[in-house]
Amino acid sequence: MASRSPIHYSVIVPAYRENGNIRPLVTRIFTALRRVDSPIPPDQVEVIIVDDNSRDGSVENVQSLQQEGYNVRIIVRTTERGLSSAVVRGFYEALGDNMLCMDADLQHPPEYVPTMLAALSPSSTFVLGTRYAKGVEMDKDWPMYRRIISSGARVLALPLTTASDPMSGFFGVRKEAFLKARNLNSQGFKIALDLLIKAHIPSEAIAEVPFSFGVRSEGESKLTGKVMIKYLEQLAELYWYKFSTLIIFAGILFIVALLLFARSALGALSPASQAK
Ligand SMILES: Nc1nc2c(ncn2[C@@H]2O[C@H](COP(=O)(O)OP(=O)(O)O[C@H]3O[C@H](CO)[C@@H](O)[C@H](O)[C@@H]3O)[C@@H](O)[C@H]2O)c(=O)[nH]1
Ligand SMILES: [Mg+2]
Repeated sequence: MASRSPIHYSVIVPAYRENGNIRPLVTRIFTALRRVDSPIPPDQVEVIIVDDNSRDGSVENVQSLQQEGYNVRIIVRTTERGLSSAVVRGFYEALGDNMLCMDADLQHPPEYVPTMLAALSPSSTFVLGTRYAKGVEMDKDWPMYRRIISSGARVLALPLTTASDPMSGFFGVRKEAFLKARNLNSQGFKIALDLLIKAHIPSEAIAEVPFSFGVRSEGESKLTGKVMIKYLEQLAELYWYKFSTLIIFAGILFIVALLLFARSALGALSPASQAK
């Protein structure tokens, strides 16, 4: 039996009811990697689908892709659910030191996978696919309310990171950087933002790759109001994580100022001062 090349690159795909998208996703990733100008050897890449028990034929679909020679596997979780926690699980399972996360629904173009993976290095430990750059655009089918929510979410995260699109679900991280992060919040959708802060990724270690956010071709978005509330909770936690010293210091200053003010106000009202 021919021995396989060691895997240096892992592409993690969180997926829930994405059966219709899995085949085009996997075949397009490997077609891009097999192009003559691809900087990444295709036989060093694995794709890991992390599925939350969709029971929609995804498992059988992955099995037939495996039989065709594609290095893809599927992890089916039965006791846990959620996008971010699926990504974290995939990162722990990854064989490669260079790990990329992308959606299953083809909104993240598979043709960018070689460029994204090649952007990772020991000095560039994080790569971010950004929708906020010249010449790229959002999903044309996104309704106005989704654009407003996305822009608002991004503005709220601005004090936390210098990255231009921390809301992006198309990002990569080196394994050694990922393993530095403690207490990741894997409740919501925004795991890239959590990693940027909690793995202490310095600005100069973030490579950005502009891409146009595509249109979902199959299935439905899983973004709900509950996911948005979880994002606000995650933001509050990250603000506390990053600025707690500053917040406590400002709080103490405020209390001291209040006490001084109260003392001088009371002094002004006392009988001694009124007798003068
Ligand atoms: N395993 C698993 N996967 C999930 C779950 N919920 C969503 N996913 C998968 O996560 C990916 C993104 O989910 P969508 O439902 O397509 O999200 P979206 O609304 O299009 O959000 C996109 O835009 C955001 C930026 O504004 C991104 O942050 C997000 O990752 C995604 O790209 C898809 O592959 C979807 O199957 C879940 O509970 N479990
Ligand atoms: Mg989507």
